[in-house]
Amino acid sequence: LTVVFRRRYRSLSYIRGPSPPSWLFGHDIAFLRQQEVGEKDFKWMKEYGVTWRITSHFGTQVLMTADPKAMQHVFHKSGYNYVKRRDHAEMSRMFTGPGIISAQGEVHQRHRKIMNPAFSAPQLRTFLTLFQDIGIKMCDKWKGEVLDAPDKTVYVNKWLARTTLDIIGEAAFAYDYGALDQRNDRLSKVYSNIFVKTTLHSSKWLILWRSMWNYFPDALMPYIKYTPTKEHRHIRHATRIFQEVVGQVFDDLTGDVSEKEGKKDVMSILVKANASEDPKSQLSYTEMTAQMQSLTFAGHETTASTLSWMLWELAKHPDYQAKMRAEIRATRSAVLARGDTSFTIDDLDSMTSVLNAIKETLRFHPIVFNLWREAVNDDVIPLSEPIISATGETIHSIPIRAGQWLSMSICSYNRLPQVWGEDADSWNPDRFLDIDQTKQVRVGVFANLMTFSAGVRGCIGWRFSLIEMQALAAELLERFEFGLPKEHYEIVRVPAGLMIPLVKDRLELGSVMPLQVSMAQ
Ligand code: HEM
Repeated sequence: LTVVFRRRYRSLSYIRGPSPPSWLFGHDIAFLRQQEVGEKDFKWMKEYGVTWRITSHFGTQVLMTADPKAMQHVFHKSGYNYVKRRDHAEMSRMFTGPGIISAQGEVHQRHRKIMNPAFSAPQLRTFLTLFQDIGIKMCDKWKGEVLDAPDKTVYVNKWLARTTLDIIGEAAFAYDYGALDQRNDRLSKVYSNIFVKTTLHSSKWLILWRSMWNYFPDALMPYIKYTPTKEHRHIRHATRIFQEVVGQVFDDLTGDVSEKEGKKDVMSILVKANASEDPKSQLSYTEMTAQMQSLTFAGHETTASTLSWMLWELAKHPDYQAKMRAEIRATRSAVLARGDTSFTIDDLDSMTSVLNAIKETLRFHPIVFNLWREAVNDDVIPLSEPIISATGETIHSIPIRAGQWLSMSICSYNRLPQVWGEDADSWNPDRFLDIDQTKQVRVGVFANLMTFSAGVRGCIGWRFSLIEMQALAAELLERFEFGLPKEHYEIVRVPAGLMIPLVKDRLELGSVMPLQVSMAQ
């Protein structure tokens, strides 16, 4: 009944869109199993305009859009009116526990209020030295490998994931995961292929089962994690290892709150912020440990993947790579000339070609490529790009009923020629030299991109990640040159929860980004 009511009450039939291949699965299978991220979105956008209708399981209609004003409305202007779809929030809960990523509405607001102070700009600037030290440690490891075997093929994403795991461990809880030293490597191992093992190529029945969580009563939800599939077994295994590894760390952290004075890691600040809250709003022990899991989960593979996509692009664009290296070396000379050894934040910000390569990679390869939302209350969504209805009328805004599902196509917004220029389908960092962002509809938290999402649920770690990427890129490109390996690997951008790199027809390698790495001249 819920399903029939959901369909009838919220008909979007007047909006054009592709016909679903089946009533039972709608476009869910086609969408989740597309060969490459964006394959469906870009095709549909070309056919129907910037906003269109798709169908989910049981014939449920979904509004899909890449429209800048619609993005701005849903993410920036509507507070908590558009919440995460329940099955998506529940998947997050399985990976990260009852922390900030899975919380909804007022509970989320409570989490965010306590976590925000730890992510302020001045606080994050203090992590720069840590990012640089761990980045240099990774470079030293590579040097050992590359000196012995020039033009060595390196799975750069694996190394970057170890580096960012060590960084998040130290920055978030002053804890050494030992990932770069491949010591106590259980956690980095369990995380290393987690998206391949839990989300990639799920059977259509598992996809349908997960969709059905949207209709289950609350009382059943704690049990869905026991779903007897290899995917869910792996999630349970990863969670168990995580809890073993960090349980003790958290108990140490929560000792005497006065001891937290002067401590700069995220959790110490959080513990202090929590202790000073009204007891009714405080986060519980389980919620606090879930924040550790959330930060580890959201805060390492994301940054590592983005850097891997950037190095891949630089391997294909050697001239741009050389331009970045020259800029980094010129800045290093200036740093040494003034008597310093390391880059400051201002030095990093002054390296425009490095910054633009990061922006362009976030635009072109958004690892979170799509966000699903459900409307809490009736609303009207404005459009900046009007669309033509199924009966030929021009539509400037779309009425939304409570319970309506939306699929916000981040990857399509990031490719709109109206926003990014006619060459939006190519990787060209120099576009950021010319773009007049005052003429764009303001969305996102950084560079008018939707890659970190926006508004009350925008990425809390975007600034952390940006400084981390700037610092690591500078250390890496100063020392190493990146090229495509001699052996041909066809890299595909596969949707597996996050967008991950796979070598076509070589699934046995897991998620890898093979690049030829040599010492830079
Ligand atoms: C390139 C790197 C990153 C990208 C592209 C990225 C992207 C995103 C996106 C799109 C969301 C919203 C997800 C949703 O609404 O379902 C998000 C949320 C989040 N991110 Fe990031 N992220 C990155 C790095 C980081 C880092 C380094 C941290 C931690 C240090 C972090 C912590 C979080 C947390 C805790 C949330 C949940 C926020 C909330 O719901 O209030 N992220 N991120």
